[in-house]
Amino acid sequence: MRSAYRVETVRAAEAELMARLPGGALMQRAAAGLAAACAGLLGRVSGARVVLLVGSGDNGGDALYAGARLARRGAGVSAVLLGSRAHQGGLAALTTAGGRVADDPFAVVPRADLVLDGITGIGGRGGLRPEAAAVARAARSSQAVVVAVDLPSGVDADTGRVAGEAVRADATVTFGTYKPGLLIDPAREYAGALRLVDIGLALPPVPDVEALQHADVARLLPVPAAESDKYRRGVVGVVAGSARYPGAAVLAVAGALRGGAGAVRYVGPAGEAVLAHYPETLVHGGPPGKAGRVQAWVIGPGLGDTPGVEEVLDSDVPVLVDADGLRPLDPAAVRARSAPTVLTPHAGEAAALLGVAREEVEAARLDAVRELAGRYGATVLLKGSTTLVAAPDADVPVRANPTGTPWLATAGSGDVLSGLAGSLLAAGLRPRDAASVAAYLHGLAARRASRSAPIAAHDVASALPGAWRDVTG
Ligand SMILES: NC(=O)C1=CN([C@@H]2O[C@H](COP(=O)(O)OP(=O)(O)OC[C@H]3O[C@@H](n4cnc5c(N)ncnc54)[C@H](OP(=O)(O)O)[C@@H]3O)[C@@H](O)[C@H]2O)[C@@H](O)CC1
Ligand SMILES: [K+]
Repeated sequence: MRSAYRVETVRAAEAELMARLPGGALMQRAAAGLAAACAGLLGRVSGARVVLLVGSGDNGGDALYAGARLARRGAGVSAVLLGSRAHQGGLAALTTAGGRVADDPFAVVPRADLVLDGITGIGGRGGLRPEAAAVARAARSSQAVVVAVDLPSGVDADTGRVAGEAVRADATVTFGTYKPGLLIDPAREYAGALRLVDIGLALPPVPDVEALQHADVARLLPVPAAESDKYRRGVVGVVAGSARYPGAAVLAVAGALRGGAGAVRYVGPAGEAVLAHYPETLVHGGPPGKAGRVQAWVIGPGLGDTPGVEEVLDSDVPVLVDADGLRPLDPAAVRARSAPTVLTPHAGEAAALLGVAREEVEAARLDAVRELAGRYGATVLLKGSTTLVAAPDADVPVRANPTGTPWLATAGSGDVLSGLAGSLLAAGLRPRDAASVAAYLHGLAARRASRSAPIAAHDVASALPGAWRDVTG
């Protein structure tokens, strides 16, 4: 599990540790880890051209000390000073090691092998200032590997917001713990590959944000026991599709069949289309209440105006509401339920539920998902390139999904996801686990199916068993 803590918590842990260590020890730990990561990326340090972008604070100090270490190993290191001041100890260490201060950033950055971004870290506010922004752009358009120190400068550590310009890094070396912004878009995509350097911070047991990894997902996946039959493995009911959108029903069932439930019960007008693709589905043409027992419901994909949401919400089993099912959703009705509810909006649907503009949700995804989960008393999965899952209880960490790919932005892929998550719910996973495990497998399946080429939603569904094996294998 990757854990991320807000700046306030990081600062408190830093102060507590600094009080017990000699002055400067933490920065030396950070710089040593940073220099080692840069050496790894460079391959050969001796003779390499390294440019440090140095801001006013300790983030610049880290870059300067790391630069000094690389200079001692034979790299040619230049520092571009972009702040109102520069870390004096770091500057002295760099010059003593043979590094120099560059007068003209645009003379050194285009020729660099590696650019180290130490403009701002957790003390940065807002996007880059104009001078820093111009240098960051030059770094991006050069051939250099761009490595961010702690965070890409210009991104918000706590929320993942990017207000203005920010450094686009190939890799980010972060200290002590991940920060929420490193796991959440839009900031996440500025960070590149993440590397964590342990500097000995003692952090509280519960993080603010976390990201599952293969081993976590493997532990959560349902495994049928020898005595399991299809009913004991769970039956998921899917209320989806309409005369106009029969395909949504087929795709939701496709996801549900790969999610670990023992059987999928389809309820709605697209039974023929569903059976043509998946003869193993139990099809029911009447209302959900008459369809027979299920352990979880999925309602919404391609539903159009077909009624049924209220009836399904009246049931005493977990319910996942997606797409068209989200439109008529009343917070009081959801909060009054006796069993858990999972909502799976994309940014537009989340904006409609919150009564704000879509852009507002996209810029502040963490706030939006928490607000929705609190308002509805539900687990909320907010779709996006880093899908977020929030529990109704604000003290429970939000999960950020690390496996997403832009190729998943294709019609019908959300239908597969809701079927999959509903199936995991029926198989007994807790709502937050079902939603975050589904997002993880769905992203992985898309990557498997795509391998950098366009894919259709049914390709994602077909790749789910392979993704499952990747995780458990
Ligand atoms: N926590 C830990 O455990 C450890 C932390 N460590 C390191 O310390 C870092 C935090 O250092 P920090 O507190 O000095 O803040 P930091 O991010 O360097 O910048 C603050 C200064 O930048 C400026 N500035 C602000 N906004 C700006 C903008 N948009 N664009 C341009 N400039 C901007 C502003 O100064 P101004 O120029 O306004 O005078 C402000 O004062 C942390 O990220 C990690 O790298 C490690 O060494 C060891 C362990
Ligand atoms: K930085």
